[in-house]
Amino acid sequence: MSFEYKLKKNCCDTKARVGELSTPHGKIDTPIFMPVGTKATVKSMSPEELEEIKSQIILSNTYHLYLRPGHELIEEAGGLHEFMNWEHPILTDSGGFQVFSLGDLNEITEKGVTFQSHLDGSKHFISPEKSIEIQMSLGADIIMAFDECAPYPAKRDYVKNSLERTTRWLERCIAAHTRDDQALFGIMQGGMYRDLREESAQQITQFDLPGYAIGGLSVGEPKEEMLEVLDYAPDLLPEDKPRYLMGVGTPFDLFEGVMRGVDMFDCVFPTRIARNGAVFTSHGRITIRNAKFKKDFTPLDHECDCYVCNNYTRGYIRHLIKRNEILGLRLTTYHNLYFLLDMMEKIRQAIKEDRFLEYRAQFYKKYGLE
Ligand SMILES: CC#C[C@H]1NC(N)=Nc2cc3[nH]c(NC)nc3cc21
Ligand SMILES: [Zn+2]
Repeated sequence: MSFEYKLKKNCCDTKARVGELSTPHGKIDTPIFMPVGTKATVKSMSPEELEEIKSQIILSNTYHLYLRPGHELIEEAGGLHEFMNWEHPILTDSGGFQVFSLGDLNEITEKGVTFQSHLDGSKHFISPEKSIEIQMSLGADIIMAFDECAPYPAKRDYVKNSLERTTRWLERCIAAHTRDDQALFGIMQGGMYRDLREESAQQITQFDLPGYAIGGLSVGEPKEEMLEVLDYAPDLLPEDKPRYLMGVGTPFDLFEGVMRGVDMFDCVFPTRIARNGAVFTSHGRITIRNAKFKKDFTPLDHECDCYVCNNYTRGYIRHLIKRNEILGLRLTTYHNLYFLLDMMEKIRQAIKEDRFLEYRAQFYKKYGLE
């Protein structure tokens, strides 16, 4: 199995840690943020631009690629790396969450889930085995178990039954997974219930897997509830394996997740808000459409060293976004991803130098988070 996670260093008196995850398509420095490329593209970014901003791994979605263009077509193209010309690591989500959040659910049984496509209403059935079959066809380096995703909020009994089915489905995923050049991660469920989180972690870690994810967060719960779960959930997972917090997050979420021992993150937020002209800067988020930027011929972020900030101004990008010019969303997307990836590099450096808390305090003060 060409997977190895090396925990390199904890930081001072926090749970923040740096590590290195080696995969068949290259090494990943953790903690890491994964740009989301749901339909085999990080919207508006070329692979070369993703390399330029030092993106080490991207995420794609089984649900979307299964519906269109179909995993068989992508397999015929040589797999997802070949199809999208991305030669670095890829992680695919299993479709569990997307079927529950996007698809029109018809039936959930022990066998699997029957749903109607959000694209054309066509009927589909996905089981743990089917999800693994699709992910093996796509050929990502890290694949996710097919989990049963309880809605938020959900009653305790529902969450308990859901986590227990997720564990039974995990066992079926493991049995169906025959590619040894892929790492299968299990997903912890349990909602906002500490005892159910402990039960889920105890069940999924019975299986010796290359990594484990924390599912069921960033599903509409208040920030405080997410942090409450994160105060204990990462520690329920093995220290010597990567811990992946699914669907998170913003600069604040990333700092708080790292501080609680999380190693991997993904989120559509940075790229989604970019397309609407919301931009990260060292001094907080700005909405570039705002009239005050009309004649502002300075960079998006005065402290950013990215290609966009070195070559374009707020006034020009505001003009592009207001006119729905494609270059506008390309520039805001490029900058937002650079901002987050650069922030994660600075976090890794701060952990190595035992000054994570100081860097966090300094970032929060400037960003307006304190
Ligand atoms: C319940 C559950 C669960 C998790 N299960 C799988 N397979 N993927 C996820 C993706 C997520 N994205 C967000 N927020 C944007 N929360 C997520 C949670 C999951
Ligand atoms: Zn920039």
